Amino acid sequence: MASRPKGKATMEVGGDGVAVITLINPPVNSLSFDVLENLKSNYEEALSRNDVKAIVITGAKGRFSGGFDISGFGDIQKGTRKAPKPGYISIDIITDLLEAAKKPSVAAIDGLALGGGLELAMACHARISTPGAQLGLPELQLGVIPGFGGTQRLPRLVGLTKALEMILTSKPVKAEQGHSLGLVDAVVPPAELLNAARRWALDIAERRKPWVSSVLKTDKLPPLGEAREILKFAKDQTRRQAPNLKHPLMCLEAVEVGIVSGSRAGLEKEALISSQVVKLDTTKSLIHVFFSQRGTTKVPGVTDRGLVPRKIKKVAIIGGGLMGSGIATALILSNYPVILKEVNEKFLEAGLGRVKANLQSSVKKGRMSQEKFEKTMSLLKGSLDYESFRDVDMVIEAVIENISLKQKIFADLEKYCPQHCILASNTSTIDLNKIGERTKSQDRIIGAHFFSPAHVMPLLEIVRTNHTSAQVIVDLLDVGKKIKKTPVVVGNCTGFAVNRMFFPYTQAAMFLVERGTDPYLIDKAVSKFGMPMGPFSRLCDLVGFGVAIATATQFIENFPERTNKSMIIPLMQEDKRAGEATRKGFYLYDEKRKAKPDPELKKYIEKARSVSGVNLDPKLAKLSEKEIIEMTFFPVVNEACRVFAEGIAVKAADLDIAGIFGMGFPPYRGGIMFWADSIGSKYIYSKLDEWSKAYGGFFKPCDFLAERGSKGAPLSAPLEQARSRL
Ligand SMILES: C[C@H](O)CC(=O)SCCNC(=O)CCNC(=O)[C@H](O)C(C)(C)COP(=O)(O)OP(=O)(O)OC[C@H]1O[C@@H](n2cnc3c(N)ncnc32)[C@H](O)[C@@H]1OP(=O)(O)O
Repeated sequence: MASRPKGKATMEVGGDGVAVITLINPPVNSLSFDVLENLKSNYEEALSRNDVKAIVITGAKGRFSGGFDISGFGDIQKGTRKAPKPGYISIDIITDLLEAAKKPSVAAIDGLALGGGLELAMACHARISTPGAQLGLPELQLGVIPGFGGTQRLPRLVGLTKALEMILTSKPVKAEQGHSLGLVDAVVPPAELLNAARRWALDIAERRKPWVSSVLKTDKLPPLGEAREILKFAKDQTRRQAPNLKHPLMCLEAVEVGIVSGSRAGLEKEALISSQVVKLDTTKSLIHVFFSQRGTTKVPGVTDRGLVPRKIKKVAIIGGGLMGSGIATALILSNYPVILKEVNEKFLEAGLGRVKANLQSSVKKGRMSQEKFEKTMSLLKGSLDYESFRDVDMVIEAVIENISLKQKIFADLEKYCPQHCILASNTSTIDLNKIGERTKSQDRIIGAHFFSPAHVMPLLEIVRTNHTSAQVIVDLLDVGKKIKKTPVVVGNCTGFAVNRMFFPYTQAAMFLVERGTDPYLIDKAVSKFGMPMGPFSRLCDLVGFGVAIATATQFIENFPERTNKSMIIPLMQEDKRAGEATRKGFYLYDEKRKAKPDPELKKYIEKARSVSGVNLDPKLAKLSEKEIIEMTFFPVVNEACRVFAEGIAVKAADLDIAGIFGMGFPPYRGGIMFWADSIGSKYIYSKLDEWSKAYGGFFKPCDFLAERGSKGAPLSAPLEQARSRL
């Protein structure tokens, strides 16, 4: 049976002689193979009809196009669809049929023209856009390259430097900027878009406006020598910034061929490279991340019940420390009025000051106007009591990790907040059932775990207990979306998903260092692997040893059989070395926060070794970078398997997203479970088993990993039985 077509393109010919082709594939009018085939046949018809003088291409429902249908790449990767011959779409359809046509075309752009959408528009002979439209080539973010002619047409329309900036950063430009760059020919209000485009198309046909084929333009290109310099600079920068990725350099190669040998050769090179990049592992990973990120808001039994998020008009935050002030910043930046409560004037002043400083830093960097700063700050009020909590819709508690203090706060909240108010805690480790023990409000208690700095880090871990109502989860998912976070809904346990998965990462690093591995080599290997900073050394220094010890205590209490008790941090703490804040931790820091290794560190490691009665292990002292990665990340995989098997996460892909957005796991490795499956469960199981026999329980593979590993089954496959705790 033939599968249902994915979207279509329709054509309507007006009395003015303009054929309007509309791309229809909700929600973003992505260019599926079906849409593209329809576009081709409509175009051929328009060219053959005598009553058609010119063509306008537009998108249905206020969105031009979000680009090529990304699931099409997945189909090609899985082999469920044969890839079209290189150049079939970009050269045969877009260049030779559309751009080289004897009738002119104009793109009428509303909403967005991204990726293949913008590339299609650039092949038209003019582009008219509405003011709110976003135009960009974000392909590199997905692991592919602009493959519908974008590597050739964008430099010819906006100049090489700007084109490279847009392609390499994946950032779109707004219509007005597009206009001043030469990407857009006119900006008109949405109600006038279609008529303006029709008129423009007729004007071209009747030679009142220029008939421009972007691919043939050369006036914006720099002289060859200069172009080579610009490209060399871009390549060097790319190699430095993305050493583990091949596709950005391949993309630059396509741009370069077009400049050196002409756009036809460039299009051919682009087509060839496009067919090659789809097969890269990094591309498979990045596409997995794209869909998994959007999948986190689909929670079975919660988001499929037709519940509508309630409007959150006012939020209160308890605690103006680093976390509380960061959360307040994130909320006011998205126009939520916020009350910040502290215990005394001094702390309140400090908390409000932190929010102010967060915003001022954006003003200083030119990312926020003074007017916007003042308007945003006016949404924030301070408070020393609960009186102003009587009309809040949500409270987020963000005080120190002390169970009895949190229990008291939640009991007070129940007295002062309205019945419907969501009672959230930003705890990173403590069991939410314990926090709400002294209340009768279990159904509205939820975890809203932000990551530091809360106004910057993209993840919001939403923790639900067995009692949290679906409505409250839907409400918090909505707030998460409004404050531009990626929310992941997880179940309740010590450390939840992110901290629980990544605790073994620092633990493994400590384990290795105590037995002789060079800590700086571990940091180097892990950074090369793609983490934003080395595991324990840089990470521990940044969060501070106080937090590291508090977190470790929670884990030691709850998972004693698999925690490695190292004395390195406590010994340093005794000597008032507590991380970056004290300018001494695993590294030494200068006044500009630049880190350098500290020869004195050896002293603490040796002392820790003797206090713990651990011996130097010659094998561990000589680990290769590959072995370091395996010994630090396989324990993370092991814990992720436990989290998955216990139903703390609904799907393995949620753990991938949690690790990427919460811990900075490299997205081009697809997330922890995706990466593990790319290595194979059998190998990971055999390694952990070997190490657990040699070094003890910390490495012992869990039952889930043992079961799947013994069969070589993928770790991310859904659980056979619905054992979800959620
Ligand atoms: C050959 C070419 O050069 C190659 C390409 O064109 S590759 C594609 C380039 N385009 C892109 O990278 C754009 C990707 N999309 C986006 O950035 C955002 O979706 C957007 C800015 C278009 C819209 O954002 P937003 O309104 O927040 O909606 P968002 O939740 O992201 O997407 C809505 C739905 O559209 C889907 N979608 C968005 N763009 C898509 C695309 N290009 N292909 C397939 N599906 C897409 C999403 O998966 C989501 O599906 P779901 O509802 O089933 O989860």
